[in-house]
Amino acid sequence: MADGFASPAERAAFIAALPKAELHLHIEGSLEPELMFALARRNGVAIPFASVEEVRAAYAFSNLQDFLDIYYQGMGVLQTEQDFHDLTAAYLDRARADNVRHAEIFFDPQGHTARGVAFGTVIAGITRALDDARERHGITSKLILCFLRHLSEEEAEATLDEALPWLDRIAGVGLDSSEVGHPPSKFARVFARARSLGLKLVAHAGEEGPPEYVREALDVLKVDRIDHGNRSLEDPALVARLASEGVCLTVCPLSNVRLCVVGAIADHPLRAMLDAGLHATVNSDDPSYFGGYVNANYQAVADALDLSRAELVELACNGFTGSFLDAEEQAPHLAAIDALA
Ligand code: HPA
Ligand SMILES: [Zn+2]
Repeated sequence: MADGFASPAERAAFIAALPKAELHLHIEGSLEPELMFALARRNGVAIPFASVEEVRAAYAFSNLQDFLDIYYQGMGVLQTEQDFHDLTAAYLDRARADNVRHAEIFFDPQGHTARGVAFGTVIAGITRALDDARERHGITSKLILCFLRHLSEEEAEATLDEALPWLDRIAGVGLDSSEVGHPPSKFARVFARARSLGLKLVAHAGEEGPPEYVREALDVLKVDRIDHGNRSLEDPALVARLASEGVCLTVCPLSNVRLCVVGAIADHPLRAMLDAGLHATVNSDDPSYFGGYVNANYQAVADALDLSRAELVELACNGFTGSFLDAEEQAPHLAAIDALA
């Protein structure tokens, strides 16, 4: 066992007890098959699966696009404000069980408005659940509106227009969906406008796309964080820059295995990232599709890489310091981690 743990069970208990921030979670990717069936029934929507087992069996992906095809199909059951509330409430309940104290949550409005669901329906349902969780359990959260990068920049601009009445509920914008062939620079103008509106900026980069996309996200979009960022490791000068600028990377170990970004969990570069001075965090991405919530992601890398207590503490602290909470809001969480360390 790595330094500081007498047994795997002791490390598992330590992971469970760590206060965590989750910074890379697509709310539509938390749609469990059971809820998918319930909503399909409630809304009279046909789904091409006969059982929950059949749904789970379909979750075998060779790459990002394989996953996205089924992810966009799955979100078709989400239609009413109550559906978006129930989806978000289910995630927050599950996150609470993993001792997530703060979540910065992506949503994909274009995946819904394209089907005729109003932007206001989506955000009203999500924010009602966020407000409930804060009141009932003290879980804080922020919302990040993601633009779908396989669509045009004009469509992203129109989505930002639709978001204007809701800016008090939206902390930032992000960029997700099919990466290769859709570089960050395609969205330069809409990100500049979001920035001028005072929004935080993040982008998926270096999941399947080359290190150049990570540079573009930093230099052209001026992002505050990089989502994934794995392929940065191919470029030593980029790694040195990410380390010296303290850029947070929102890493998703189980997602990386399921989308074949890494060959196996034992090959995951998380420790290499920490050793290179990168501010890596651990997140679940699309937990319903990739086989685990945040604790399962911590556990998988801890087991495969034999992570030490100090490394786990560093990862958990990075979640809060890389968040969009201000220093005063981060402080009690960092103190709570410190008390466990
Ligand atoms: O991991 C992801 N990558 C890109 N787009 C996504 N949309 C949901 N999950 C993802
Ligand atoms: Zn993602």
